[in-house]
Amino acid sequence: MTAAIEIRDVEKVYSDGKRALKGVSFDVERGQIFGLLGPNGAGKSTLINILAGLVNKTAGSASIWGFDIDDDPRNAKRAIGIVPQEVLFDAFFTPLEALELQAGMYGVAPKDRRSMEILRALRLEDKANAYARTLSGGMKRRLLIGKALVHNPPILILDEPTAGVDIELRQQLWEYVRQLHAEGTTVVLTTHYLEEAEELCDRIAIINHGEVIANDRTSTLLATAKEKILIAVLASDLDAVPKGLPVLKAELVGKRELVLTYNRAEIRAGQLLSALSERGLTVDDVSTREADLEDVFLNLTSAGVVDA
Ligand SMILES: Nc1ncnc2c1ncn2[C@@H]1O[C@H](COP(=O)(O)OP(=O)(O)OP(=O)(O)O)[C@@H](O)[C@H]1O
Repeated sequence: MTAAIEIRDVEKVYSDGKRALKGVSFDVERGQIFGLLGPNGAGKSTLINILAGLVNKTAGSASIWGFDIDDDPRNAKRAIGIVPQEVLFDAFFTPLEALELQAGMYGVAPKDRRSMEILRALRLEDKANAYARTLSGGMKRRLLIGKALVHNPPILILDEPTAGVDIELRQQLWEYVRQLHAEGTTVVLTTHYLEEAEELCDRIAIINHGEVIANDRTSTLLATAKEKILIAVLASDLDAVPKGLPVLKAELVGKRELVLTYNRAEIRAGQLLSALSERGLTVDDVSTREADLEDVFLNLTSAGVVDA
């Protein structure tokens, strides 16, 4: 079985000479929730717009659900639903009309349309006949997802699905993405929120300056982080961070909390506690934290691994 999306050596040079993609290759397997991460301007939107048929690539190839985007653009397009970043609607259509129109644009026969079913799944059935301009920001975002689903695509691509969205709505959108995934939809999302990627994605590709600099299972990426953090609450006040601890970084929070970042390949938490005790410090409480995706991301994108 072919991958859901195959991207091979894709390059994009814009007309002003900007090289936005410099030979990008990766696969998204069927049934995954795949995260496409990268700093601003890394090339994520360019790549998604190429898949959507909105931007022409300069070189390379891509296929969606086995359909080459150049040889069979019609079928390739029908295999994806794209939820754009911006919330743009015609304010005079109701959600039901908006979905019906979109279905018409995809050539979905009236008997095969499931607009009300989609509105129900997105908890918008009460608003089916309200003007779009009367919807809240969160409802508009959900309607955008609905519009991407009218032709029942096997792949859903969400471009920054929760940018500028409050925590409650973010949780609701995540829940819905999980539900779609559980029902068999392959999901690709771009995000700035590393927490979002860590929470949702099985696999993550990181793009920086138009190149893929990491592409791995989320758990594997997290395991590459060398750093670990130990937080020690001391029994008495300190005025300054003790000198000479075998750590990468030491911070004093207030007078009693020492936050120590260390290389877990070189030292263990027990050795750090001994080092504190040797300096006459009594530890009342201790906890450790694994590095998170943010640490991995910063290491990869800022440590000169790749530059412009
Ligand atoms: N139409 C265009 N003409 C020229 N350069 C462009 C055009 N669109 C994007 N770029 C440039 O290409 C690079 C990649 O942009 P792109 O929008 O793909 O990045 P991104 O990773 O999606 O960023 P963001 O997260 O900010 O949307 C940037 O340097 C951008 O300025």
